[in-house]
Amino acid sequence: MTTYDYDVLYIGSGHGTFDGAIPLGAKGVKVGVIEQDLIGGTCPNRGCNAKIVLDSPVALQRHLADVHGVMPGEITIDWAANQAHKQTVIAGLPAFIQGLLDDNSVDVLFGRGQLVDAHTVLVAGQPKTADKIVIATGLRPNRLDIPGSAFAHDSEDFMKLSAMPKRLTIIGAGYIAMEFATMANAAGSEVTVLMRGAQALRAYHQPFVEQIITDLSQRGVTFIRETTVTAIQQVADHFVVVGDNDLTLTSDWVLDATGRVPNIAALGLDEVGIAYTDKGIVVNRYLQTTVPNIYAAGDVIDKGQPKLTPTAIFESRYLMHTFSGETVAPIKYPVIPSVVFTSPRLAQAGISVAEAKQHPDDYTIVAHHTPDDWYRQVDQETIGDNILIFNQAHQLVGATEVSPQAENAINALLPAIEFGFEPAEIERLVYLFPTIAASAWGQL
Ligand SMILES: Cc1cc2nc3c(=O)[nH]c(=O)nc-3n(C[C@H](O)[C@H](O)[C@H](O)COP(=O)(O)OP(=O)(O)OC[C@H]3O[C@@H](n4cnc5c(N)ncnc54)[C@H](O)[C@@H]3O)c2cc1C
Ligand SMILES: NC(=O)c1ccc[n+]([C@@H]2O[C@H](COP(=O)([O-])OP(=O)(O)OC[C@H]3O[C@@H](n4cnc5c(N)ncnc54)[C@H](O)[C@@H]3O)[C@@H](O)[C@H]2O)c1
Repeated sequence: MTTYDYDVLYIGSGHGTFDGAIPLGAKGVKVGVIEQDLIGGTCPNRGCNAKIVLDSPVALQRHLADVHGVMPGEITIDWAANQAHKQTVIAGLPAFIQGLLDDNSVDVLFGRGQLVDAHTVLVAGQPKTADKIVIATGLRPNRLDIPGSAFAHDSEDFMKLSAMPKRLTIIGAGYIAMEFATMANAAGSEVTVLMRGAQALRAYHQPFVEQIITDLSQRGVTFIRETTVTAIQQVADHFVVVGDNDLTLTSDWVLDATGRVPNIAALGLDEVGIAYTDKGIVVNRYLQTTVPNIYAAGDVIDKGQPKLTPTAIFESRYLMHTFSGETVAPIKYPVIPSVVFTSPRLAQAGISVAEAKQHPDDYTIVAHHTPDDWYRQVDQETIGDNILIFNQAHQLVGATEVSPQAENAINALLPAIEFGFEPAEIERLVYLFPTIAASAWGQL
């Protein structure tokens, strides 16, 4: 019988890996994790955790503005202090996650991993063998292929800024563009968002997206639609962003927020025979690649589900159950919610409004203007709308909301969507009162 160094060897140490690798190690499976950078990957170090700390005073500033009559006085954000606080919150996360791996007998191997054959990965010049290999190498920022693209920065650079640039240009209109425009505007930057198309955040209900754009515009952000950036030039101590329709925009800092692409270059995929597309690695319903003992998890997969941390965690834990023999079933994704951390937030879960409108016989669409609810008046919410989608049996199948508390309202509704609660079951679930969960549930 062939003996390998590991039963399971992961390439990458993000949520696509560690949420499953830690319990797998605890079950006595021999596990190795290869990482070329910080343990924990994007989310703790360069994504969600770092971002939400920086956003905290931004959301609070907006909240205080809403209750201005009650708490008068202008609130400004000290970005250097915000930045320093972010570092104190996230700096210990790699060591914390490594501690969990160590405690569960998972070996951490530092270096770049490269597949040599179906059972061998080269790391720091050393071949390491495994019965099963999991590719969980995530995404990296896209860089525009235009003259001067090297003058632009990515989201990681933005989250390290200790002072906000006076004039900030953001190229793109997705998650990163909208969240970072919100933060930079609140911290005093003059922000311009350059949109290639007519729509931002295309996966979301467009009337709600437009409410966010209108609100940001009223607060001083400039949105320029249907503009293609053709070059970035350095002129003295600033930059000029050049585009079609005679665009010449002077800027102190340029953020390229045009998406993220799979981290698969020079990984040995072609050599080993693993199929992939420009969206990531191709997998079957068991998360197996075209080489059956090599699996993939997290953002690096070409998939229909949103490329988010909850998806990566679910996949990682699914593989843990597979590798430990606890299941032989294909992956069955739950309802995966998503949220854009603008102020107000935009969140959604389940069937979209567009899909419901295409099947009017199957679904009932119910809209609420949330500031009409007394509970939302507590915080003097001004922007707030949601749409709930019910099937014929009056089970909730989808929900979307734009409001300062949209993420918590959608979170509260998730059990009804995921488990298809009947009206009698909805009645049995009672939330603490008065809370946002009770307010959201009361709409069902
Ligand atoms: C700015 C930003 C904000 C975000 N905010 C949110 C949010 O609010 N909510 C949310 O749900 N999601 C958010 N995300 C997305 C979230 O971070 C990802 O979905 C999640 O990190 C995916 O985990 P993963 O393990 O698949 O990949 P990653 O976390 O990217 O981990 C991949 C790891 O693989 C390593 N690696 C790559 N190639 C190799 C190699 N050849 N050898 C060794 N190691 C390698 C990398 O160094 C990295 O550590 C955000 C992302 C960004 C960029
Ligand atoms: N709140 C969250 O959950 C959150 C926050 C930030 C990032 N993320 C994740 O990070 C990833 C990346 O986010 P993102 O905002 O970079 O990507 P995105 O895909 O959300 O947005 C990319 C934007 O760039 C535009 N674009 C693409 N190519 C372009 C080009 N050549 N010229 C001009 N514009 C172009 C697109 O039209 C789109 O507006 C996503 O997977 C997202 O799930 C999630």
